[in-house]
Amino acid sequence: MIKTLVFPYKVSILPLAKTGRVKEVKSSSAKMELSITRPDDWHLHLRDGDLLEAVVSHSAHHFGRAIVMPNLKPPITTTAAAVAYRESILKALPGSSVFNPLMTLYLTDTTSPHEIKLARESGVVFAVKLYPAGATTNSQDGVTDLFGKCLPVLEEMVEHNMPLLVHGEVTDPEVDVFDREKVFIATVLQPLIQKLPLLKVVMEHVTTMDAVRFVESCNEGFVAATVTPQHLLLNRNSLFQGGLQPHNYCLPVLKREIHRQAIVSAVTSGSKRFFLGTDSAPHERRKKECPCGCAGIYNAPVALSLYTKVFEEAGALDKLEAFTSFNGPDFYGLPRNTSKIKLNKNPWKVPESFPYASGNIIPMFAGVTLEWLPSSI
Ligand SMILES: NC(=O)N[C@@H](CC(=O)O)C(=O)O
Ligand SMILES: [Zn+2]
Ligand SMILES: [Zn+2]
Repeated sequence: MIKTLVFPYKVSILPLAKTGRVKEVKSSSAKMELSITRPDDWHLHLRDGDLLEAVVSHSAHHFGRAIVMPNLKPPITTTAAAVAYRESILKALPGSSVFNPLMTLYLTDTTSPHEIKLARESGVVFAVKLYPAGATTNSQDGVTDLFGKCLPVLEEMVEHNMPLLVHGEVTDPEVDVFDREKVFIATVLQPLIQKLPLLKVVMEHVTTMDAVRFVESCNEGFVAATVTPQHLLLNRNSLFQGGLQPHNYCLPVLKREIHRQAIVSAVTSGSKRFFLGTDSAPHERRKKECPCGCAGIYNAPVALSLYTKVFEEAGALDKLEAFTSFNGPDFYGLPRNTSKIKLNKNPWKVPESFPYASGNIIPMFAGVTLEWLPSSI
């Protein structure tokens, strides 16, 4: 699954002699260290209860901030609920952590424009999330008719410069599951942007060439996309390699290789429209390995290592920092982080699982050896 990396790269890599800090690596590969501005995660599921406690430090170790998804049970539909959820995240963090959770509201058919005003005034809510009802995990309370029910709210969001984050798939069972993103763009996103050209929209976790092209065709600064490690590294074969692979199942589902390649080209081109959003989505092992397994890949512990691998393999390590640390805050109108992290070429084995009070969480690439090891400076 993991390819051997090719050297050398033409970018700002600090050689061992210059830094004196690079650890030994087993292979004959060059010893390398990167130093980049601390990244943020612009799409993260932290859950609640003991699952929250089990996962939050994996993100907080390396990321400065994260856009926290609101698809809890019940969903975070009000500013008051978002404020309370933020408190529980802060409580679950290790004492020394400065991780800053950026909260979101879950859009429903009955969200009021006033709620958007409250969200903006709170100073802790940074976006509103659109889940088409039935599209993904915990989306049953999502929107059934965006144009029929939500226009006043969307207009209020324009007033407050509040981004709409979109799970971009139609839910019509007649539409092939691999085409749902493409059909969503044509039937929802394109008309939405025509109607409200000043609405900021993030197309979350893009999975197709169609999404890449669409985002590139829109006004920079108004439409952007997050990209996950799995959609950069895996194609739909990974769902069936040697048997059914539930830990590679997420939504939108992995697509053909040509789509993966289009996404890699887009992010490694240096475009400002694409930024890091892991969509790390933990589920307890038995909810993945069962007759009707949940969608979601837990990648928080491996995400930075994997993004670095993608940029390295594309010969584009010089574009990594903009993707991980600049494009996101620039789009959201937030300051970039000032601290740094290191990425060392220092092979490490991904744990097979993370046990916690209610069971186990299996991370993406469990048991696989990865090359890049992130650490705080
Ligand atoms: N991506 C997923 O497959 N699952 C996410 C929901 C989502 O982001 O669509 C989850 O909350 O588990
Ligand atoms: Zn989603
Ligand atoms: Zn998600």
